[in-house]
Parts: sequence; C-alpha cells; structure tokens
Amino acid sequence: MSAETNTPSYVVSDRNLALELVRVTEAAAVASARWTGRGKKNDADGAAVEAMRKAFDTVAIDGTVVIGEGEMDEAPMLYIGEKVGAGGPAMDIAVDPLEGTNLCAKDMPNAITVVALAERGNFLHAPDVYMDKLIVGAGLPDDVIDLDASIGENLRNLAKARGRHIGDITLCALERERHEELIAKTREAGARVRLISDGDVAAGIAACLETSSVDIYAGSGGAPEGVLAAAAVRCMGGQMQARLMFEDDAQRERAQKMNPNKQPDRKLGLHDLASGDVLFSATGVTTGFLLKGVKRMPHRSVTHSLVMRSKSGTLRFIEGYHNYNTKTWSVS
Ligand SMILES: O=P(O)(O)OC[C@H]1O[C@](O)(COP(=O)(O)O)[C@@H](O)[C@@H]1O
Repeated sequence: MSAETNTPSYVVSDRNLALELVRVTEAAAVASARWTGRGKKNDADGAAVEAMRKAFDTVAIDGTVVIGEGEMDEAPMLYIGEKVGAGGPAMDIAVDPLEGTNLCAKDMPNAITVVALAERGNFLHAPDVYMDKLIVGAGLPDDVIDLDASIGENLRNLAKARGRHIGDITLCALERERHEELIAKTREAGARVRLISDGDVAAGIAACLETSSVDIYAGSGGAPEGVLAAAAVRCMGGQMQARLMFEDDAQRERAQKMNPNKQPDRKLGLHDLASGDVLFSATGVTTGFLLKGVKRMPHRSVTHSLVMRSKSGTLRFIEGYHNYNTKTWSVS
C-alpha cells in the first residue's frame, strides 16, 4: 500500500502489469501453436505450460498460482501453490495455459491461452470438479439471471430486458449428453442454441461481448475455467452465477478445505468467484469467437490478444509481431 494515497502498490504500475501479462499469454500461444492440428493435445498443453511458466519469470509480481495445472504432485509447473514472478506486489494468479487442448490438437476454433491476476485472496480456489454456470453481458438489471430459475424463465427475462424477441436470443452451451435437457428447454422456449465442443471460457466471454452473436452462456464445465471466465466477466461488466457440482463428500470436503470461509454448496455470485481489481489476458491459439489464432510465418509469429482490467473496464485487443531471432522466450 502507498501510505499517502491508500492505493495498493500494484495499482501504480498496473498499466505496465497489464502489458507484462499479455506477454505471458502470447508466449504460451506461440508455443502451443507449433502443435495446432497435429492431434497431440498433451504436447500442445505441455508447450504452453512451459512457455507460460518461463514468461512469468519476468513479471514484476510475487505471484502464487491458485488456479493452475493441478496439485504439486500432479503437475511439474504452474501447480496450485507454486510461486511465480520476479518479485513485487503479492498477487494470486489463475491460469489456463491452453484452454481447449482438443481444439488446438484438431485445429478447431476457440483454443486460447488465459491468465488472470488479482490481489491475494480474491479468487475462489476451485477444485477440479464441474461448475454450473450462467453468464450474460453488461447493461442489464441486477436480477436478470438466476441459476435457481428455469432456463425458460432466464431466457424470457433476458429477452425482455434486452427489448428483443426471444427468437433472437442465442444461448451457447457445450455439446454434452448432460446438457440435453438444457438444450431442449432452450429450444422449447423459442431461443436458439449455439453448441461448442470445448472452450467455455471463450464462450463465457462471448456472452459479454456486444459484437458477438452469443447472448447467454449456460451449462456445466470445469470449475477452474469458471473462475477464469468470472475474471473476464468482471472486467466486462457482465453478470455470472455459478455452483460447484460435487460427485461425493470427498469433493465437497476438499472444496471446503480450499475455501475455509465459504460454503461450497451455495449459489455463487460473480464476486464470490473473482473480486477486487482483476487483470485478465487471453491470446488466441486458433481463430474463434473472440480472437484470431497465431499466424506462423518463416521468421515471426503474429498473435492476437484481449487484455482487460475490472477497475477501468477497458478492453484492449493487441496484435503482437514476434521475431524468432530476438525473443528471449523460445518460439521456434
Ligand atoms: O469435457 P468436459 O468434461 O465436459 O469439461 C468441460 C471443460 O473442458 C473444456 O472444454 C476444455 O478443457 P481442456 O482445455 O482442459 O481440454 C473446458 O473449456 C470446459 O470447461
């Protein structure tokens, strides 16, 4: 904290920090793009993890990974609890070095690399379970979505609040057997359904972008991805509700242990998932809803990233040209 202004110290240099963050997601995207379309999702993921971990070495923070690649004994790098950064303000870090490993392996739309930062204690420590999610964009009354209401009711409320016919509302969901009822009920209510095979962080962001054709994201996906989506939704002024889905008591107890002051079973609001001043960066690996994928050329790669901050609500799309001969991180 600065004693004079009562301002957290990282705020002073937050503009630089946002730019440092984009380097982290760019590095992971360029590394994983070497594996695009090669059918090897683990190699693509491994390349992204390694490049992202290395890129964090230059970021001026005292970072702790709270959403990462799993527990210390499961993942060699970017595991939960790992310390990263070159030193600076104490920050919690949420990462998904390659969100949509299959999308990258199959060269399908919407594989992205993702990082979010907040001052310590501001992200839900999400265990590796499913999370039920409901996301809409900005400019709507506070109570427009409710995870406990039927999907039909949510769609009708959204259409009314947007001043649109329900037939012009598009809901996006992962194409999974577990979503058959959600999909059927959405169509029954008169709305459209956009199905995706993977990548619900990008889909959640799309629900908040006025320029996208997605109006609402619904359904269950990874809980860690839910926290990353929440970080983005905070920056974009959207709304999100969620609930962790436990298969047994052991999962529930684990979530409770990870978040001693929260009740893991309850409906979570946006600020339960990501609070405080949040910085978010994502870089496209394959071209999708939001971002162009990495373009590989003989001597350099071009990346397309989205960088946002909740305090200012500014969204920036950044195009980076990375020269293979001069980069400190490996891009070959
Ligand atoms: O495939 P499942 O088990 O339905 O899980 C859904 C989750 O998997 C993803 O589609 C992709 O995750 P990976 O990048 O780990 O492969 C996420 O976007 C989503 O939250």
